[in-house]
Amino acid sequence: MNGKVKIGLMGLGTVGTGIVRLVESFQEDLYKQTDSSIEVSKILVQNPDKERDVFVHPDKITTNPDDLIYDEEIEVLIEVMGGIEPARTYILQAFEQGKHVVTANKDLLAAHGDELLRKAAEKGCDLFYEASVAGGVPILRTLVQGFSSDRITKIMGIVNGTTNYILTKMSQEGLPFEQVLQEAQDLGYAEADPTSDVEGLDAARKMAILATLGFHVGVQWDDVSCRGISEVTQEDIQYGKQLGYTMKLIGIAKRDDDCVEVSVEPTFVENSHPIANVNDVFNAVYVYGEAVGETMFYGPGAGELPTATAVLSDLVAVVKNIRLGINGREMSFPYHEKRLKSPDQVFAKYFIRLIVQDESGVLAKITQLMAENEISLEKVLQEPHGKGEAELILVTHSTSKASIEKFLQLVREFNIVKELKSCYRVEGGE
Ligand SMILES: NC(=O)C1=CN([C@@H]2O[C@H](COP(=O)(O)OP(=O)(O)OC[C@H]3O[C@@H](n4cnc5c(N)ncnc54)[C@H](OP(=O)(O)O)[C@@H]3O)[C@@H](O)[C@H]2O)C=CC1
Ligand SMILES: N[C@@H](CC=O)C(=O)O
Repeated sequence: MNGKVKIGLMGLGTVGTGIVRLVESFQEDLYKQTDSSIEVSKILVQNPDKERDVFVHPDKITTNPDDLIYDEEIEVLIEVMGGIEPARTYILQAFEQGKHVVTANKDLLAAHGDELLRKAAEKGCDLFYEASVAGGVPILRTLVQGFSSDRITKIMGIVNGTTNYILTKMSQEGLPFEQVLQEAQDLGYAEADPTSDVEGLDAARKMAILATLGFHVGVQWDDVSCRGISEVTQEDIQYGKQLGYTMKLIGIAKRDDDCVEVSVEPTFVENSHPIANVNDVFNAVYVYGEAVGETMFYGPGAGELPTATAVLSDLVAVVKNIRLGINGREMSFPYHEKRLKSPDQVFAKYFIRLIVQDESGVLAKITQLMAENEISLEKVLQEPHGKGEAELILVTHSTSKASIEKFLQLVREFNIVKELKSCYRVEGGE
């Protein structure tokens, strides 16, 4: 190495732009930390004629990936294009050429992480992906290094900035879903297809990565039980507020007796839990370790500079490894067998909202049905709904997912119940 490291940057959108800006403005600090001057020497884009938010010399821009992958002077490839293909192929080709890779691509890591990590290790290359989870919050290195001396049993997080932004604005300002989604897109928080944010897929991929690193179990994104926020209504949010809850899209990964559960779903969080106060684009990851107890990590979960700084922290690690000649040794592979919990092993409290006939004895009949399914009631709220009907909000004690699913099926068929409006998990009070 000659004190200069050349970077090939794949993608010049929100995150790529931030990387170019930070490499330029933090050049001196990067040099002092790595003993190397870092230069973004080529940039791959789709549309070379697009107007860019940052100045880059036109000679650096290319639409041909081979200009980066087969450039012998480029030692590190940063992939911030997104999507599975062609990103996967380009990264595998880069490893074949002995290049180290930094990526922010959780879709790719959650689907093909094992394949890519094994190829990197085989070729003696680094593959780091700190920015793929929780944007600017340095949670992955914290899990792998900071918790290496502990056994993690629970990870709970708000890991999608777009949906947290949407739910915060809906909840605090009463704004409609579509308007706030558009704002999140304009701010560069949302994915190219915001369905993956809104339907929880982006968070599911991040939870798969967190569970894999935290529990040393190879969790795939389709092992994650996933539900998004598109059905959450203003009424649900307001009823939750009356009961002391805040609506959040929560990812939960838990390990009990060597079985794991991983889920993402809209969840009512008790206002007393610190995660209830994580608002706007901010993310937070709560980690419970058997030895350390409760910890929480908080910061911006998306956006240009927060995400770029996470990418650059990986770049610094790669360049330090190049100087020490130890690339390809830091990767962590799962060493526990994957055993997923069945629905009768997954326990939580639930908020259930029903429209019922407003007549005497209704609540008793419903609680009887709950008891028959081993569910007990913690809280109840009843409001008139007009036309001889009432709105009934039930909050259960901790119960199994299997019992709740059975109860919801029976309650839909119960003649005193007009409509099952919603059902959400409740967290944070235990
Ligand atoms: N935005 C955020 O806050 C965060 C994003 N991420 C992840 O970072 C990655 C990038 O996200 P973001 O910057 O928002 O994405 P953008 O859509 O803003 O940018 C994507 C960039 O990649 C280029 N590109 C896309 N496909 C190709 C292709 N096939 N060949 C060449 N160039 C291509 C585009 O080119 P062109 O400009 O010419 O269209 C564009 O410059 C994604 O994996 C995302 O999930 C992670 C954390 C936060
Ligand atoms: N779309 C994602 C971007 C960061 O990963 C989000 O909103 O969190």
